[in-house]
Amino acid sequence: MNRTVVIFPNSNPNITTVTDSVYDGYSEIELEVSADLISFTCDLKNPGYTHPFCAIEIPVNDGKPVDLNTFTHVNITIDRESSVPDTTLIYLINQESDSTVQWGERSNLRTVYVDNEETFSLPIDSFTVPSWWLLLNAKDYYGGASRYDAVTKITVATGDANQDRQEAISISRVVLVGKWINQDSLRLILLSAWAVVCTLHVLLFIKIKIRESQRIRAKADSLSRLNTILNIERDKFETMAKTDSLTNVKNRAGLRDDFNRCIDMYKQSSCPSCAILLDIDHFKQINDTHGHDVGDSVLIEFAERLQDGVRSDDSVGRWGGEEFIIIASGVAIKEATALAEKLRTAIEQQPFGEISITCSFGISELTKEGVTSWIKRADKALYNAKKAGRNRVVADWE
Ligand SMILES: Nc1nc2c(ncn2[C@@H]2O[C@H](COP(=O)(O)OP(=O)(O)OP(=O)(O)O)[C@@H](O)[C@H]2O)c(=O)[nH]1
Repeated sequence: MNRTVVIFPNSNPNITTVTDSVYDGYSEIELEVSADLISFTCDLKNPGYTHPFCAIEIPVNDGKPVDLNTFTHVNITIDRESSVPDTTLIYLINQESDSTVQWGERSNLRTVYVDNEETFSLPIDSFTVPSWWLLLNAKDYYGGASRYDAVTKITVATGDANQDRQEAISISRVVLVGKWINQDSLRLILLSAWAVVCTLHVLLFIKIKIRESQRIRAKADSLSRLNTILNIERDKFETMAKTDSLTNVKNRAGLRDDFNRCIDMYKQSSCPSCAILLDIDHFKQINDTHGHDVGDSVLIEFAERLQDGVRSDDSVGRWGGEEFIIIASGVAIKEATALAEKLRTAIEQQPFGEISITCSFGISELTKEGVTSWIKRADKALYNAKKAGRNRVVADWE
């Protein structure tokens, strides 16, 4: 944002004059200041001072120092009349804290060539310290750098031509043009703002990422919980699908793995296994005499007794109706027959409540045939046991 400070016209300009009389010269100046024009005539006399001159000093801020670093240009509208062509000198006079500096001031000079009335827009940084000032103040190159941090006045002076002459200079407008803040401050502010924005951006990014990862973690946790529930449910359904709902022993589907294990064992090491099919004798009579529910209870207890009567390696399953199967893995037909005989005796000797039952058994040992043929032979043996009068064990010794 630009701003302008009008130095002249000014209600109280308080302009002063200087001539080479300070160096014992003879030049004379006459100043006239109106509401809208500063004009001075100078009678420059040579010989006298080696560089005769006249100058006027326009205070910038009632003589109080102003930091012109926040300004970019001095605009000055100036006219000059003289019989001798010459430059006009414009100084920004900066107040110095260094007491060794002559008059406690630093001169920053910009030379202009004024022909007719003209407005010059002079960049502040085009004002440089002249060599005579360096000479007077014995400054090294760096100490003689331009400074505009405490400008108290703008001086307009005649040029360097060493000739007797009359010069009339008039100034109608002096304005300082600048920014509300200087370039360095603006750069610093923008840089700071940029750093703040970047930091906020990074913080926001981190926050979003943390939220995102929390959301993903929560989702993963909930999926994992759901997965666990589904696995439990699946296991439950799998068990249900492989279990007889009445007796709680395996059904045909549940026995499939046991059959396959026996076949694998046989293929790998000729390890024997036996299928023992057993059927409760005259079970229809139990239903007919005691009712279907009692029949169910007998089936349940019957299955439990079978389960208790076999080894943990053996599998008990319900083959259908009142027919059950024991898969005795790693057991040859002789031992399987002994097992069946033991079970048969136990069933015969221990009534189910008031109900005494007997059971017929058919046994076959696995050979290189498949499951169907293996079970078929056990079924045939069972049939033979029934046919031979029931309550007996018949083994297929093929
Ligand atoms: N209570 C009950 N009875 C069943 C169930 N499944 C089959 N049964 C009955 O079991 C009986 C089987 O009768 P049959 O096939 O004639 O055989 P059986 O009476 O045992 O005669 P044999 O096997 O020849 O000794 C039928 O009456 C069926 O209704 C069941 O889940 N519960």
